Amino acid sequence: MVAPSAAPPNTVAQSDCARTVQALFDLTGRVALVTGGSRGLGLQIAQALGEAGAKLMLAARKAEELEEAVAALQAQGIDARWCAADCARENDLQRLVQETLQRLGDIDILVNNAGAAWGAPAEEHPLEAWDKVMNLNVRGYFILSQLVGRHSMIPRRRGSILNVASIAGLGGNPPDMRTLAYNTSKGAVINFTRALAAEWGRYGIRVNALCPGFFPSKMTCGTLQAMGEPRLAAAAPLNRLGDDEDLKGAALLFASDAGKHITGQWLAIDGGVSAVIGA
Ligand SMILES: NC(=O)c1ccc[n+]([C@@H]2O[C@H](COP(=O)([O-])OP(=O)(O)OC[C@H]3O[C@@H](n4cnc5c(N)ncnc54)[C@H](O)[C@@H]3O)[C@@H](O)[C@H]2O)c1
Ligand SMILES: O=C(O)[C@H](O)[C@@H](O)[C@H](O)[C@H](O)CO
Repeated sequence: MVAPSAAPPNTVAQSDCARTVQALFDLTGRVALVTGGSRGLGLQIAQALGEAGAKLMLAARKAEELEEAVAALQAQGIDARWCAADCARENDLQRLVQETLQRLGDIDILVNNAGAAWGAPAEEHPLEAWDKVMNLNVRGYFILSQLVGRHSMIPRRRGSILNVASIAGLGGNPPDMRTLAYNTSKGAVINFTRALAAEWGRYGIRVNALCPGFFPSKMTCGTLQAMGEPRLAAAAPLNRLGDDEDLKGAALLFASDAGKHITGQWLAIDGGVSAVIGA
């Protein structure tokens, strides 16, 4: 006769995962640094993290836009500050990290979001524009991640880095968009995310990427005007563009303990554009 096996362990009770789902998504007491946080997608992500309880440092180049964004967040009761910095410049990024550490304390969440695009046919793409796009979108993400890793996350053996890539990093854009450097840079961000996750998992640091589809913003207003909303929306099975709350849930998942076993991943938030063969 076979002895009855022991009852299967109650995995929920035996692990340390006794927190409620609200507690897993809660960011109270965490510090988040968001680049390009003054408007658009960066501000949307900052707002999500702030609403979940994080203290925010927003960085961008223009003080007036930062002031306005911070005032709006503070009016919501969010603890938000700003620091003007050009995220393509190493000195500015060093100063940004120092200031964040001094004013808010150790950095738990880094959102690399400040980015630029350039439209030109590949055969005429100016080299200076190529360098500008790659310097901000790739080199800037690397420099800031390295600084935040060295000075805050690695010593504390914790942290979440969220890189804003794009579905433009999964392939080419429609030919009349002509954004070769941009697509190249966003492809690099996706693999930067995976490679850094592979290295820094040992330090308890998670690194993930968001791949938004088309969201109306200052960056995309020219394309939106040229191509028209119906045409852009038609590429998406959900038949619409992204709006000012569509990134919030995914950002919070990656940033919080709700995502504590997720690293090296990218998630498309694109209404399904990237799911369509030939899209
Ligand atoms: N809007 C979209 O459809 C879309 C889709 C996928 C990915 N993205 C990515 O989202 C990110 C934000 O873009 P957005 O659409 O919100 O554009 P946006 O132009 O509204 O915002 C860009 C932000 O980056 C800041 N910024 C630009 N250059 C900077 C620099 N050199 N140093 C510091 N800050 C700088 C701006 O001040 C602003 O806060 C970018 O990385 C972009 O590639 C956008
Ligand atoms: O990064 C961006 O600004 C957007 O994601 C676009 O470039 C999309 O790739 C395009 O909408 C695909 O049709």
